Amino acid sequence: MVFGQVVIGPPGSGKTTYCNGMSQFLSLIGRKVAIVNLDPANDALPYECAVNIDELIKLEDVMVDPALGPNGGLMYCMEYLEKNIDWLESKLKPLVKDHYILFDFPGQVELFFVHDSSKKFLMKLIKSLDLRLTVVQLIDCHLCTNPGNYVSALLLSLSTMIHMELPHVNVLSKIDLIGSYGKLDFNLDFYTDVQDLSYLQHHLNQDPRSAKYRKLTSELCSVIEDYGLVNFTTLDIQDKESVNDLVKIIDKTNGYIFSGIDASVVEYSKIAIGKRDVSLTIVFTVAAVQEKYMTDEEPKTQ
Ligand SMILES: Nc1nc2c(ncn2[C@@H]2O[C@H](COP(=O)(O)OP(=O)(O)OP(=O)(O)O)[C@@H](O)[C@H]2O)c(=O)[nH]1
Repeated sequence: MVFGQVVIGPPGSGKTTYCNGMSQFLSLIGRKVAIVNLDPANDALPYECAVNIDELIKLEDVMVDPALGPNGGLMYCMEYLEKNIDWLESKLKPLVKDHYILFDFPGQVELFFVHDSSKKFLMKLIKSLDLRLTVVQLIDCHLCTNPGNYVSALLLSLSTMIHMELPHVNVLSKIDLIGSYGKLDFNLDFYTDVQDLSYLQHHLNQDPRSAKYRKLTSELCSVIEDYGLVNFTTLDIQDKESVNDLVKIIDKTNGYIFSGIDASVVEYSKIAIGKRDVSLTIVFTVAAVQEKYMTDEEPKTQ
């Protein structure tokens, strides 16, 4: 069994920085990490990657022949990779013996809730290489500052979860910046827990531009609530504790903590099983994050 993460999220949400930071953290606690860059538009990589899609296909080439734009080009690259999945499989085979794999994907979100190629080739790899993967979807916490954007982020997360059919963790990234965006309408746990979206309605109603879509937004919120699948954890990639908390959650979702993997004693004590239950960890973390990054906020009522 081989464990790893599929790192996705809209452009600029922090995927490449995440892969870099996460691999450094995991290496520090004793895991051998291999990063697989599947974003053909990633030209200046901050990390050393074990496999790079660039060796198979280049975005600039498909933008010349068959003359596609950047979005169409990325779709083409993913389809090309799906057709040539043997290439990736052969590159991964020597790594899966003892590595933890991080897949860095492109930021085109339609690749993960409309387009089929990424899902299909991941499923093939999961079967052929016995992978245990968790999708880590990064969402820039800036989207919490506007109720309409937040609802879009929720819909994106839900559609991706349903489409990908893999263990999934949604992350509000760059949480260290949350205090710089001004006052949020609610406490941070409102955005992470996604419990009662009816409170958003009032704030959506304040904006005359959204008046026309009031009923639609309300129905969409009901769909999100009825599924009851979406919630978020938070991440500041430069903060060791923050990455540590996220690793605990991911390890539980992809089964790393339940496996008989030869984790070192140090790693086991640091990461695998903490005293707190993971759900409690999330509650403590959100409260701590609110205190750390939103200190000058007055407490709010929902
Ligand atoms: N403050 C802060 N900045 C971050 C964090 N994570 C990423 N960033 C910054 O966000 C910007 C975008 O990060 P990237 O890692 O390039 O994002 P990406 O999702 O890979 O972007 P694309 O490749 O365009 O899809 C960079 O300037 C990062 O330094 C974080 O946790 N905190």
